[in-house]
Amino acid sequence: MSTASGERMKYIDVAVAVIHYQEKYLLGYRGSHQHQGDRYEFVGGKIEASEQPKQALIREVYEEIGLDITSDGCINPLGVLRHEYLDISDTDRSKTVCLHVFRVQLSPDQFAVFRDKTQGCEGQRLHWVSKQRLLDNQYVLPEANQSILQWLRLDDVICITNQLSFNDTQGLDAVTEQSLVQWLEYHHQSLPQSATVYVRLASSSLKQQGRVVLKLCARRTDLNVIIQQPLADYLSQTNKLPVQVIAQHLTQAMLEHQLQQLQHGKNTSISQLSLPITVSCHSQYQIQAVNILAQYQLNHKLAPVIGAYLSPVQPTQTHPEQPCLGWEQFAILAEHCEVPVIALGGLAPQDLATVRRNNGDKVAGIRQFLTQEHQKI
Ligand SMILES: Nc1nc2c([nH]c(=O)n2[C@H]2C[C@H](O)[C@@H](COP(=O)(O)OP(=O)(O)OP(=O)(O)O)O2)c(=O)[nH]1
Repeated sequence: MSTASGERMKYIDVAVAVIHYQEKYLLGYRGSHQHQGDRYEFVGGKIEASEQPKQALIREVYEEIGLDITSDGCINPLGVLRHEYLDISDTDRSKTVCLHVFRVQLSPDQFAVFRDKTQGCEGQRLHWVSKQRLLDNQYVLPEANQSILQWLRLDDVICITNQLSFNDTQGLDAVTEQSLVQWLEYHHQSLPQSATVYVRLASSSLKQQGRVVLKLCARRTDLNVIIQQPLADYLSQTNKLPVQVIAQHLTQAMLEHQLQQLQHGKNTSISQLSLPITVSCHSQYQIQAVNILAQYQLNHKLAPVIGAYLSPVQPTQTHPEQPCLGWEQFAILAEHCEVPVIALGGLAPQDLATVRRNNGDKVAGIRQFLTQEHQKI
């Protein structure tokens, strides 16, 4: 995983392994003499000059817990975080770290060997903790790790709704009212229990879009909902933002607009809403834009970017003629993205393992995701 802007030399590069088996995560404990000591940590350590981040990850995991992660299981990049620690008194460069974070998903055999380990190779304490308690901040981690927890909050599988067309000139007339009822009924029936769902609506007035989202959230209180950024802003300003809304989404055009703002020395025009951000991207250029935006948000302690949809991976039934990335190109692009990549386009929930083998972290889609039979992975 490379960093965004050739600034790598300024940072202490660190490889970080988010090791887990299903919903159990492995934490170490930092000695009191260490920087950010007396805190839990993910297994990891400094990257040597001759190493690539993934090589360092493999070495550190082996040195610290004696586990060879090349043999089995699965490693995929989650993202890159640059963080300036202000807790070091001298002014040398060592206070600014660049964490290269990977997900290391253990196989059942690996977990069977490690599940009862309470001590690492260097005598450090080890703890298997539940994802729920980890995300509830029950374990005090180094400051920079807050972003990692935000990334892990987003589900592995994301459903996207069918489009609902509006008639903007006439408002919700009889015909569109009927299609609204059908759209609601269909999604009410077909969205899996507790699904994370990106509610994607054709452009129309925010009032109309808001009405749809409010109706869906009222019927399905179990959902975790992602909506577009202007709509999140609108609902927040009118004090109607449903509690189920967990993230605000930027389309490719919105992302490029934000990049232009930053390139002209302006601030982003994303609202001050603290809702985490997801973005759509399709190219190397847009991935760079995601990286710049993500780091800007981090530096300014604004809403974090927690995922980038990269599409289309495979041909889709609705647009079979549209050129798609294919796995090889997807893997190359995803490797350069500094937030977790969500694969989209012609995929099914069952493709998650393939996504992870190709540097992505999550999977999203419409057709094969909207079915009651679909089980959460
Ligand atoms: N290992 C680890 N380091 C982290 C995490 N989060 C975080 O901000 N860091 C920071 C703390 C340190 O400044 C730096 C890692 O340095 P380290 O001291 O653990 O590296 P190392 O194992 O190579 O140690 P050493 O031989 O230099 O003592 O990264 C994390 O989750 N795990």
